[in-house]
Amino acid sequence: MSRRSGRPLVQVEDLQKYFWENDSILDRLFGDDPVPVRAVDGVSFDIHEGETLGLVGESGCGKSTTGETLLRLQEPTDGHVTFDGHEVYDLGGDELTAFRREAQVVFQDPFSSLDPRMTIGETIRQPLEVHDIGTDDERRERVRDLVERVGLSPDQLDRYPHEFSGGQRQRIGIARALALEPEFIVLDEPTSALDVSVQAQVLNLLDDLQDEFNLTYLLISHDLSVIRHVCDRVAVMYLGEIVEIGLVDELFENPDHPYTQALLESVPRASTDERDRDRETLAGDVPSPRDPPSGCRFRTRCPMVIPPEDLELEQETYRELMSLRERIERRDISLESVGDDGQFDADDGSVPDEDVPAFIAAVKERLLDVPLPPRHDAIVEEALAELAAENWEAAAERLRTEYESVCERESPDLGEQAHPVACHLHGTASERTAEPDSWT
Ligand SMILES: Nc1ncnc2c1ncn2[C@@H]1O[C@H](COP(=O)(O)OP(=O)(O)OP(=O)(O)O)[C@@H](O)[C@H]1O
Repeated sequence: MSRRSGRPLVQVEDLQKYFWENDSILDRLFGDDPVPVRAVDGVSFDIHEGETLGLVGESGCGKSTTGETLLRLQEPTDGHVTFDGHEVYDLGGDELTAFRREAQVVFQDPFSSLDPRMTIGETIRQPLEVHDIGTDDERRERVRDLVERVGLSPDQLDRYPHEFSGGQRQRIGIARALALEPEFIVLDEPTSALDVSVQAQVLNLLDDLQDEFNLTYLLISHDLSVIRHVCDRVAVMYLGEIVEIGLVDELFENPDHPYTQALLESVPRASTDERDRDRETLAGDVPSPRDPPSGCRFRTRCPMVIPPEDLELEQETYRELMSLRERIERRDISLESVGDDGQFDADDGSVPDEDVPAFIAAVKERLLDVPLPPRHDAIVEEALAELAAENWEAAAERLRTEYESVCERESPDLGEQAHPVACHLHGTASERTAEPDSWT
């Protein structure tokens, strides 16, 4: 159900949040420059009054940091957030207090987010006290209303969190978030710590409360079924960036970005055959946000990475060549373990001349599943000959010269069309014509 009004309540523009960590002993010894963790690296989106925007992506891609930074629970590195037309990072005094009332958060873990020493009555009443709202009687009345509204009994107000189940605790967390009558709530994985049977009940409660109180939600989740069930629109995040935004049905039916497609295909499946296919769809780990790949950040895992023109290679073959090159660039091949045990173990670390052909054959056997056309086979053999001599950079350079992709040279923009997608397969942002009624 779409509940969007025309009014953007929250506008996020080029938001950046870096964490600076340079505390290892080695860093200090060598005086290395600090390398930031680029948790959120220039994200822009709007959240419209009354809607639920989903924020989805693998663990570590920056979802929680986005939510916390836009609520100003973390200070941003750069960028802007406006709430109801006011610049959130400029707020002070009464305006900041008002923002803290109007924008709330519900965290994932109802076990650690409630103070074990406070009764649930005290927990829900606390925000009213902090903001000095109402008389004692009014607060008591409001707490009773809230606890009933989330499906618990006022008889339970004197109990402590450990006396409740996970689902009940999350209801208490929701009641506390509602105490100050907010307009906007960030729901950070609100059901992922709960049993599946309880998840739907909590999601339905959130849905009912949204209608009743005209709430606007940012729902953070790695669970696509939760997103599909609850959201009006969804933003897909990868390694600190948003790669696609769209209406939920459109995005689930017609995902444009290869990452979104891979995420949708990697939803757990029942049969073993299909599980094997899933693993291939989203292979490899998310690269480090300290050193994200150049160009499109998904290109190191993208099954559709774009070959140079006129290369005349199958997509799958090109992907394999790119993966081989990336492993060489990361020095992620153990030369000794390429062949049979100890086969290429040489005193100086490089492979003896007489073993180079066998070494090349063994690397190809191990790392390339598809046969290469002769011209490409020759290029790969030249690169692997450099590798046998431990010339890692020369090996990588040989492959780079032949196989460099636009995906690594240029960073794709999200664009401003109705269903924005940051992928070179869909042209540059300016090539994609802006359509009216944009909801970005
Ligand atoms: N306080 C911090 N200091 C240093 N790095 C941090 C800090 N908080 C988060 N990070 C890093 O920032 C990146 C994004 O983390 P974040 O928790 O926002 O991701 P996420 O998508 O919400 O993942 P998850 O679902 O696992 O929480 C990760 O690499 C994380 O390790």
